Amino acid sequence: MAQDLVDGLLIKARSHLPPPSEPLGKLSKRDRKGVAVIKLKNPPVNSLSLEVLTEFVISLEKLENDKTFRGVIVTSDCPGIFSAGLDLTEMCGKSQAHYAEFWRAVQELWLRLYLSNLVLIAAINGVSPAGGCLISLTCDYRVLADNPKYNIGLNETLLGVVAPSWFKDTLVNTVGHRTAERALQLGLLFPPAEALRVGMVDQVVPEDQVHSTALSVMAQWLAVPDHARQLTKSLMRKPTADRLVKQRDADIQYFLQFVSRDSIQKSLRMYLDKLRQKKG
Ligand SMILES: CCC/C=C/C(=O)SCCNC(=O)CCNC(=O)[C@H](O)C(C)(C)COP(=O)([O-])OP(=O)([O-])OC[C@H]1O[C@@H](n2cnc3c(N)ncnc32)[C@H](O)[C@@H]1OP(=O)([O-])[O-]
Repeated sequence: MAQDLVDGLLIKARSHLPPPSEPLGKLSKRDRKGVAVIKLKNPPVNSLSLEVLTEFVISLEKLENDKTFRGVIVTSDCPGIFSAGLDLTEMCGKSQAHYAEFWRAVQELWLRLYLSNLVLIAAINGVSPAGGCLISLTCDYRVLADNPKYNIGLNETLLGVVAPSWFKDTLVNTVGHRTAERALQLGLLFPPAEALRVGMVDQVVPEDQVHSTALSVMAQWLAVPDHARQLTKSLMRKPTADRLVKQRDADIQYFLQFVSRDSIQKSLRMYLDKLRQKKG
């Protein structure tokens, strides 16, 4: 699975242009230059396992260091699913050392994405709960496919767990305090029209236009001089990221204590069982 997580540097240096089958809209080649596409590919549901998180960080790092890339479109290769969020099996019945390693990887991906110098556009082509939603919230702009099944939100409370403070901060910075408070407490998953209304996404478009719209939006963001845009992004985001950076170890300890509780393990197991039974 994970060796194919990212569609190529693009990433295999094959091409950083979208596949020829995808509509390119009105974009010129120049508009598309320097844009990579990261396609999450961890079937069946693009859950964010330790391996996926690690691959994602490595891919981002490569793109950040390759000065030919200025922007990345983050999307999914799994039909109908952007990402099911953190891999619940990584948080169930494992050792303390494993939980610590997993949580550090979650932190690392968030920090990399949230502070990336690249323009990140989320082309959300499927359902996007919890950690899946978080990934899209770290992007600079979100385009969601108009399909009533494609809910998006931080639904952690419905699993009996709590979105950590930096998940909460990311949502507050996107939709504002009141909307975030209600959405987090109720674990709301918003269908596209609602997600647009509350500002969880920036645009909702027909499913076959998600990629071309993301490319058009990218062209607009890339028209701004990099240094000015990057410093402005940092001005907006660094105070939030610094709060985690200053207490990463404490945040891991808190997660360890939390996830090791019998009651939390029980909730996670019940939730996983419910997902499995749904199929039967
Ligand atoms: C505490 C810190 C904060 C937490 C943050 C998080 O992100 S918490 C995460 C919060 N995330 C959520 O609440 C989302 C939970 N997932 C869903 O709601 C649905 O799976 C779906 C709507 C994404 C796709 O529906 P669909 O009908 O297309 O697919 P399906 O439902 O039939 O599943 C297929 C297989 O995938 C399995 N599996 C699924 N998700 C996960 C996962 N996260 N992990 C691992 N495995 C997962 C599922 O068990 C099944 O396995 P089986 O039986 O083949 O061994």
